[in-house]
Amino acid sequence: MRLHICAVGRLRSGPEKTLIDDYLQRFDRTGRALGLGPARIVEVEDKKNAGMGAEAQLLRKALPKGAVICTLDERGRVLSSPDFANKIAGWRDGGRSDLAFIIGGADGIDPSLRAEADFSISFGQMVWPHMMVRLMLSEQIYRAATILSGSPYHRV
Ligand SMILES: C[S@@+](CC[C@H](N)C(=O)[O-])C[C@H]1O[C@@H](n2cnc3c(N)ncnc32)[C@H](O)[C@@H]1O
Repeated sequence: MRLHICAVGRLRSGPEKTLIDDYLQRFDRTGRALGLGPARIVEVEDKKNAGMGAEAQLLRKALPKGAVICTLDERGRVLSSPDFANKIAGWRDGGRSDLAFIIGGADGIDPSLRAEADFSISFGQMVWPHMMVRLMLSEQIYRAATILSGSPYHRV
């Protein structure tokens, strides 16, 4: 199952980008034997600054057909890392070939797109900057692969 992190805005070089690339590379290596990956970042940019509705349209166009849609949203479900890993494994075992995570822009994700999602994950009630959410999600995706492969990276 391929993973797509679909985000509003461009993340240029910098420490967050270096870490994200590193976690996603590690995920690709660990996930291969598990039928997971590769993971890629898809960035959309609303150059006319027309708001959430326009961003939602760009995000919809970026989604692979038939993908599981999982939004990142502070109003979503808070999961443990093993629960997140099992959620991913469940979608894979259900025969889904693409999983798309959606991260919104400064105003969040348009309610119409939120309503189309299969699932919504929260990283807590605080609002995080979108680049931090990308970074935390990339790490959790890698952690999920290590949990599913039984590697000792995840310890509680
Ligand atoms: C700066 S936030 C926008 C917050 C916006 N006010 C809202 O109501 O959604 C940018 C994006 O980061 C993600 N995000 C921010 N905080 C989050 C959290 N606690 N859990 C999950 N995703 C979060 C969401 O995808 C959000 O659309």
